[in-house]
Amino acid sequence: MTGADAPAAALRATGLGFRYRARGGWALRDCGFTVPRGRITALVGRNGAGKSTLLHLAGGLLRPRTGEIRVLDAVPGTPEARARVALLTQDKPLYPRFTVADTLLMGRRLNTVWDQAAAEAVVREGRIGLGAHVGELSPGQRTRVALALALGKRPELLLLDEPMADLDPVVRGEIMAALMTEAAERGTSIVLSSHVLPELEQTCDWVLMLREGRVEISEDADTLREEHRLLTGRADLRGSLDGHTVVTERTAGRQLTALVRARGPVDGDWHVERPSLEAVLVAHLQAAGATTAAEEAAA
Ligand SMILES: Nc1ncnc2c1ncn2[C@@H]1O[C@H](COP(=O)(O)OP(=O)(O)OP(=O)(O)O)[C@@H](O)[C@H]1O
Repeated sequence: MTGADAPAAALRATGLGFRYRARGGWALRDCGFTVPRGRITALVGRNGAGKSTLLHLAGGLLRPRTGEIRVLDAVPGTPEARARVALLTQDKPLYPRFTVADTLLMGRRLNTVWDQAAAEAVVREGRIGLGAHVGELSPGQRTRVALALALGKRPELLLLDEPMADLDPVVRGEIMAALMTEAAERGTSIVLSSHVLPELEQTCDWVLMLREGRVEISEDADTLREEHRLLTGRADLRGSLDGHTVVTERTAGRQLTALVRARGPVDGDWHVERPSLEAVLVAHLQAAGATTAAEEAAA
């Protein structure tokens, strides 16, 4: 399907590559994926996998070296994309001398669409006064103000680069709930990079996993859950796993435990469990690390 027939995508990339210096290594390499609209996407990957780079490309702060990326079918950084997409980066650039009210006024002036009530609600829920100076806020409070700026835009696509890193657990829960409400009520597409997998399990319905700058997984979260099995059985049953994808396996004495992506029914006398999404993601992240170590040893 192409053109008008294509289902609307929140994020789409083909042959996307980026490196920070002309002769440096590739932070992203030959990435192709489609994230449908209306999803809450977990963007996961080990440190240095390329998550921030991808979000910066999607937000129009960087330009691809190869291939292309589209946000809501628009070129990142163009006026059309800027009006419809909000990006919250880790450094959250805010003016420390501005009050919170000044900051929201700036949001109102810079954006063609602006919902003051929505922005103020995010700030108020954090018990932050509109007269407080941004420079005097804690990092977590500043995150909330930055999120208020992003949500005040009423974006159709919200890109969040590890937004929760400096928030306490109660506030993390509140912010996640606010994001879920935003997505449910307005159909906002959200792409959220994070290392906190249990949080993602409860909120995300699409998974985009990067591994050393390449796309490892771009899939529906329920499909991932349903197709993986945690198998425990005798080690000599290992041969029955041929034809399935063994993501991780561990042998202790005569017992084998394997997390498998099953292609159809698995033969053999296995004890079978359905793993959580978190367990599936951890296994894939572990597998990525194990392969890297093996490749380094072979080099
Ligand atoms: N400003 C930069 N200059 C040069 N290289 C960079 C720069 N920022 C990132 N990189 C490199 O690009 C690669 C991808 O980094 P990126 O920050 O996108 O990964 P990440 O998945 O967000 O990592 P983390 O989970 O640690 O935040 C890494 O190899 C990193 O060293």
